[in-house]
Order: sequence, then structure tokens, then C-alpha cells
Amino acid sequence: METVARPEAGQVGVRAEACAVRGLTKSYLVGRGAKATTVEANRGISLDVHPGEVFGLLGPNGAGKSTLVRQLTGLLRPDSGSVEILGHDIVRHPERAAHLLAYLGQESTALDELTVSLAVETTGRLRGLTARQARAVRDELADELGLGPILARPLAKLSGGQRRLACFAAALAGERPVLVLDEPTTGMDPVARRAVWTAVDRRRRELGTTVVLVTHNVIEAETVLDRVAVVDRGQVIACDTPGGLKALVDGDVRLDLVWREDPPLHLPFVAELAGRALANGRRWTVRTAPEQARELVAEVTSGPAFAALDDFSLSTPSLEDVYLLLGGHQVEGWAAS
Ligand SMILES: Nc1ncnc2c1ncn2[C@@H]1O[C@H](COP(=O)(O)OP(=O)(O)OP(=O)(O)O)[C@@H](O)[C@H]1O
Repeated sequence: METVARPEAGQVGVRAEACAVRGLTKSYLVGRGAKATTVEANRGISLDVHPGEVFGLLGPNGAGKSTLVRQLTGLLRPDSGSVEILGHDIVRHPERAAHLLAYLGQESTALDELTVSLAVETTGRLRGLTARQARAVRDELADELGLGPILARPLAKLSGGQRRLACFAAALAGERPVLVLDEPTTGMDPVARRAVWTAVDRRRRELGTTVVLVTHNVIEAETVLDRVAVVDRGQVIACDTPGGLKALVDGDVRLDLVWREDPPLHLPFVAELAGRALANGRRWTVRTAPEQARELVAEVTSGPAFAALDDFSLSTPSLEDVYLLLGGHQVEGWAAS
């Protein structure tokens, strides 16, 4: 098996970025003949992912996140621009990507006919582990991710969440310095999701693994993310730490009100609030200054409106609020949970 050198500190003057992307563009041709149209999925994306950080890509469905990560992994060739992984030019040498990174894509078809045990073991073997090492890694991952009960079952026969967890385990078999995960927790229950975030955090802390993470689970992922790029319509519209991004909406808090039935619009302050709230069924969301939020909470909890309330909560801004502030369009599929 070909080995690919990992540039060390000092070897190339400055330490290579884990991923360095410059001016990346990628379009798809959709349809045929005269009806063919072009979808510009990535429109000049540049970003650096530093070694050892967990870097998140956030954005609504169709923003271009998967297109971006598939170019990082050498699976998709950019129309223009450059991609370097640990100093290696992945556009010129896409075959090197497999030695430098492990990729969990959105599809699992390649492993579907294998049992979970064999899928993890085989991936480890393909990444250069001996048979004994691959079995040991499989057992460790089974313990770490709670895969014991499904180890002997073929992936094709598992539930969506179980299959996703098995594919995540396979991605971790046979250590790679960079881990690229495209929506790893899709379909998972809370226990499995927590196991994934704990495993990601552990690899960063104990092995110094760099993680590039596409996720819609903004609030959960926030606990492991070092930096975040917000992608919208093929472009990076912001890139910073979660704290740095949230400072953009600092000062405001978010008040969520859930009405039992119809909101009591005959109450003047509720009628006034209706004009400012983002309504989603029975849930109203209002962004407001903290002092005003206190007054609003006092009013809804002490007056006649309280009887009409099912639930309410006051929270500090989330990355979702940042995204909305930055001009991202709210679409189905962009969820904060
Ligand atoms: N193989 C393809 N052929 C044609 N168009 C495509 C193809 N793959 C993606 N697209 C289009 O490119 C755009 C970006 O898609 P992409 O999958 O990169 O977005 P995404 O941010 O990963 O979305 P999601 O959150 O839904 O996974 C979308 O408009 C999508 O419809």
C-alpha cells in the first residue's frame, strides 16, 4: 500500500493546515439538451481548517456543504480552485485523500451487505491494520459506541439510525489524521447521538484528530465545535468560533412562547407581540433586549395570558439565530435540534 507523508512542523517551513481551500467552485449540469440548467453548488469557497480542531459547516439544505466536503475527500473534482489536505494537493492527487482522511458520507451502500462487525474490521484492514489489530479496534469501537447487540447483523437489515452508527464506527476504524463527517447523527436516538459527539471529542483530545463536520444538529454540535463556517447558497457567509459568531447577536435574548390553543389576541400586549413574533404553529419566537424580555416574561406569567400558555422559555442566542441574522434564508431542514 502506498504511504503518504504527513508534513511535520518545520518540514515545510510552516505547519500545513489540515485543510486549505481556496476559491473553490463547483457547478452541476441538471437536465438535458435545451432544458439543461446549471446549479452553482460552490461559488468561490475559501477556508482553512487548523490541525486538531473540530470545524463545523452549517447551513440549510442545498447550501453546498456536501459538495464542499466531497471535494475535500477527492471524490469530486472542483471546476476551479484548490484543496490541500495536510499540505497535499488533493485536486492533482485525489488518490492521496484516502490515506489522509476518513470520510463518512451520507450514503452507506458500499458496506450494506456486510455485518457491522465485518464492515468495521474490513475498513480497518483497508487502512493498513493487521487482522489482529482490526479485530481489537472493532471490539473497542463496539464498546465505545454500544454496538454489541448489532455486531452480527448486516447493515442493510438495520434501522437508519443503527446503520448510521455502524458507518460512523467504520469511519473511525484505522486512525486517520483528518475525519470528515457529513451529518453523522442523522436518524439517531439521543443515546447514539451522544456517543457520536463523545467519540468525536475524544479523538480530538486524545489523538489530535482534525474533524470537519457537516451537521444540522446545531445545539448538540455546538459543544464540540471549535470553529464554524456558515454556508449559504454556495458561499461562506461567516466563519468564527461559536462564541465569536454569537457575539454578533449579543445583547439579544430569545423568548419562546407556546400557546395551548389560539393566542389571546384580545390582550393588548399579546396583540402587539403578534406583530414582532416569528410564528410557527402554536409557537411564537421573539428576539428582544434582556430588560424587555424580563418585562414580557413578567407580563405573560402574571396576567390572564398565563392561562393560555402551554410553555415558555428564555434563552441566549444559538447559532441558528446567528445564521438568520447573517441573511441566510430560513428553509425547511434548517433545524436547531
Ligand atoms: N449530483 C448532483 N447533480 C445535480 N445537482 C446536485 C448534485 N448534488 C448536489 N446538487 C445540487 O447542488 C446544490 C448543493 O447541494 P449539496 O448537497 O452540496 O448541499 P448541502 O448543503 O449538503 O445540502 P443538505 O444539507 O441537504 O445535505 C443543491 O442545489 C443540490 O440540489
